[in-house]
Amino acid sequence: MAAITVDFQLCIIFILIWVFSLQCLSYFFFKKPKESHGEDCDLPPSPPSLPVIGHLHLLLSVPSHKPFQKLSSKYGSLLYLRAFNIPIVLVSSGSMAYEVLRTHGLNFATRDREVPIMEKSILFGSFGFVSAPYGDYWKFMKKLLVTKLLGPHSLERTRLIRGEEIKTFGAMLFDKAAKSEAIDVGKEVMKLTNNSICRMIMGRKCSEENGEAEEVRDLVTKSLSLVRKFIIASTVGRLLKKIGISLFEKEIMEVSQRYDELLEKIIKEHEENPNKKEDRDMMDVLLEVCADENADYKITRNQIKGLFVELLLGGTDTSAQTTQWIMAELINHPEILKRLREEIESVVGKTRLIQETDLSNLPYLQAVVKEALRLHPHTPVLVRTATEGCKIGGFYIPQNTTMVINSYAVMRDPNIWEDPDEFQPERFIVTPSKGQDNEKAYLSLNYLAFGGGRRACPGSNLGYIFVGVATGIMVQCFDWRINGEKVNMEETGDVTLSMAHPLKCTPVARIDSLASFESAEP
Ligand code: HEM
Repeated sequence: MAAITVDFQLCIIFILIWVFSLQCLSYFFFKKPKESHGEDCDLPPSPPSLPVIGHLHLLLSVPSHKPFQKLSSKYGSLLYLRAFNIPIVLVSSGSMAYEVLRTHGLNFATRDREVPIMEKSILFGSFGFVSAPYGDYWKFMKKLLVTKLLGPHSLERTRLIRGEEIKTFGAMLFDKAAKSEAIDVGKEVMKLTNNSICRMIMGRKCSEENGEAEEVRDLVTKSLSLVRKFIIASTVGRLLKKIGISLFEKEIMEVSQRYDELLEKIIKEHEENPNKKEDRDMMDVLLEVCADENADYKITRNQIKGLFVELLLGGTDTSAQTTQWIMAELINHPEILKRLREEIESVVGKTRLIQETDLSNLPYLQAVVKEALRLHPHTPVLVRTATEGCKIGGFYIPQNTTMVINSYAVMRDPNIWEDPDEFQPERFIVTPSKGQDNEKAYLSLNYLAFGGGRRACPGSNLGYIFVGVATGIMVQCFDWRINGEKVNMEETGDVTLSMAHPLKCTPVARIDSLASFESAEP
């Protein structure tokens, strides 16, 4: 049957009709999970549910982290939910997260066991690393990422690239300050991270002149806006596909095609001019691995493309949104901004621009970044699947259960964090007396801004660099003016958390220009 592509609103109506008509038949479609596995433990406690659909109505709220947080504060930190008879377990405490991500880490090392619905797509398809099940391909790529692509040696090799990009960012801020023009912080930091990652991956800047940089930014924005549709397609869409209806396939495949053309061009350029020297970029490294007959795993061209799309998505928006939240918190807390500026001036001085090698000497800046990520994690819920049935918190978790770990709730748990909703970077300043407590908090996985266990973020060091340096320069060189008294901190987003009212503020230069710094730089 020919695939039919439907419009989003029509689709929602269709889904509702579909859901209701399924109600009566659902018991025949889905196997009922066992109430216990025969030993002495039961399923986790469950909030009241509706007949047939179970907890589906509780699972549909978007963004979900706050409704989930309410649910767990009322019913407990390990909850058994079901959509029809599909089992889902909601995890909302650091200790339970520890059991899932560490104690039983291997059993929960896969996000989703299903093959992605748009298998052949470069975006969200089956070539990706993020959606790959735990297995040979994932293990091979993970090793490559942490050793060669995002490891300390690679970050050192690409430091100058990021240094140049941060200067361009600084120059733009001085220009805006001279014209008294407001900037959209998220958008400008996105340009910075996007240009830096493109150069780290492809060895050259996507040029603003020929529209390539704009094309990459547009692709990233478009991809992020497709995430929700992809999730709908992956759940309800799976059933519809069986009768020939493909949700959002056309839209996703169009973006995939654009990525494919761009990346094919870059790969060909690299194949024609291979670089074996020390300054080779990520594409050179991957093509080398791809050509290596003795490599443990033979990666394909599409897997290279899939990985780069994920690095672009994983590395740009995360850091841009985080920097935006940090600046919003700093503007709302001038005393913290003042303390941070004093630290930067005492360590970096007043004659040169902050750079990434300064970050390790700026504990308060690090604390500001960690605290903003605690309150505003880019990915507020993490997902895993139980490969086998097991016991968590004394309860039985059936095989194939989807585990939803609410990192937002974990990082605002009042039993762990004092004044959990307050922005207090001091809590991350390690003092000899607090040192062990902080260590404990990390070890028990109460801090999940970069996820946890085997699938934790491999780009966290690079993320800290982007966010730390961008925040550093914005605090070191400028005061910030906003319309009104306070920044509105309302949240929005679906699977990611962003500001409902993107931060727009005007820089007021504290020094003459970037040039007065540059001459003093080492
Ligand atoms: C402030 C910046 C960043 C934040 C807050 C962040 C956060 C996260 C989170 C929460 C996860 C999911 C972890 C889990 O499921 O346990 C993740 C995964 C991932 N991140 Fe990041 N990230 C950031 C920067 C980066 C950067 C710069 C890159 C690379 C360029 C990157 C690449 C990835 C990849 C490839 C994964 C998937 C890991 C896997 O499936 O094994 N991230 N990130």
